[in-house]
Amino acid sequence: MKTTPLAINAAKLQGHLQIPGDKSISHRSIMFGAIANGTTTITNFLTGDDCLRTIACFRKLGVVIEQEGERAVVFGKGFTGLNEPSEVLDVGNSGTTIRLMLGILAGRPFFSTLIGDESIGKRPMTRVTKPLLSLGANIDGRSGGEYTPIAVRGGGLTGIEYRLPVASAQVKSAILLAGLQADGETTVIETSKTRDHTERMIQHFGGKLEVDGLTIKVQGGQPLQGTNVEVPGDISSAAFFLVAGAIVPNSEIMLKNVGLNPTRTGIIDVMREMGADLQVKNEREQFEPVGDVIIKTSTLKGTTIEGDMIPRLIDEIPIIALLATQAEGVTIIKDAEELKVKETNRIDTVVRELQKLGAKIESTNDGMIIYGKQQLLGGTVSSHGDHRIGMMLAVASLVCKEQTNLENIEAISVSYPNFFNHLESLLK
Ligand SMILES: O=C(O)C1=C[C@@H](OP(=O)(O)O)[C@@H](O)[C@H](O)C1
Ligand SMILES: C=C(OP(=O)(O)O)C(=O)O
Repeated sequence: MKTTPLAINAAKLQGHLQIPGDKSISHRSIMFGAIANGTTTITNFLTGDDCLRTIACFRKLGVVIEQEGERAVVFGKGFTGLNEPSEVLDVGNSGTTIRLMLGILAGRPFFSTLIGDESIGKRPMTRVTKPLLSLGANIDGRSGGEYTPIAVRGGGLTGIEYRLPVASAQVKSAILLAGLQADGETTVIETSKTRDHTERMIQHFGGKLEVDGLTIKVQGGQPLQGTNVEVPGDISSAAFFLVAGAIVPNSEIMLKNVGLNPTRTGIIDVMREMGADLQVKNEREQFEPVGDVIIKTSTLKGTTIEGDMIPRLIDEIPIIALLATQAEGVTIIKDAEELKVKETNRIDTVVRELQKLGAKIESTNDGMIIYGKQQLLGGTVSSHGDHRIGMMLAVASLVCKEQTNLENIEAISVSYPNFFNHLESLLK
């Protein structure tokens, strides 16, 4: 297996970064642009592989999309403008693409099939296909609809009331996207508040919805109107540099244009709780709340992360685990079983790869326990094809005593194609 040597023992990180567009919002801006009537212009679009897959899938459904770098223009013709694809829709590595598209395709009266890569082939889909079947769609897939390939013949939907069995924005979004095409009202009740980008998008595109605590109601048959979307920077990408700045000595980094939607800012709350020297400046609205975040080298202490906090930082847990190795005392992460069904089983891969670097960390049924503060040594580690594990290990190497080599570095392009350029620009 080919490995790539990573930077070691960084003396300091200094400078500023313009954080690339949010992945969740980039996907949704293409999808809503496609199902709305009229033109949608998107700026600061994320050019990671996952979002490019979403564009490719909608082009196969007949939607005209122009994309050049971070600007994309979608020429939507409403839900009825989507056509039966003559080819299979391949979502690559992207869980968000397949789960949200299933919600859209569930309402379309034509046949479509969806596949993805090896990792997608192991991720559970009945959490989405089951409620879509109760709305009235015909959907089937391998192992009783649990895995790809999945085939859909949609149309003829009627609204339902559905209590989510897991805290998942992807499941919530799939049901709302199907609900927009159903007869009558669709109600989704969440277990914990998850990212609300879909709810905000529906309203931004001129649709109506009611949110009351954990209950969301949407009426079917509403027309959506194309609009402009300026995508905020992705806090999940910024997270790698927030942690790098906190753990590398003599560091000060300004991360500009970071999305600060409260359903996503768990990492900021947890880092502050752990004692991080973190400031938020220049808060403003740019489609969603955004601001600039300044992080300096910090003296950190362990904490417990659990319950409703988990969905607010679910994708940041790998990098928070690294942060905890550099904090005094014990950090406990609980209620995070969902990590087992991401691009990899992120409980296992985080624990195994950080152990290879010399960390004291153990897995539990629903999370992990990390003992700090630990000098990391270095070694040969792997992303296991998981972008967030790859970036976490690249940040870990900055505080390792010896050389670290990373297998399968390519995975990082899924969500942060410029990651290494950005890192190099801070290494002075
Ligand atoms: O809706 C979204 O854009 C996402 C929701 C989360 O997944 P789940 O809904 O499976 O928790 C998250 O992990 C993923 O990176 C993006
Ligand atoms: C889980 C992730 O994405 P997805 O579910 O879209 O593959 C992620 O980006 O960490």
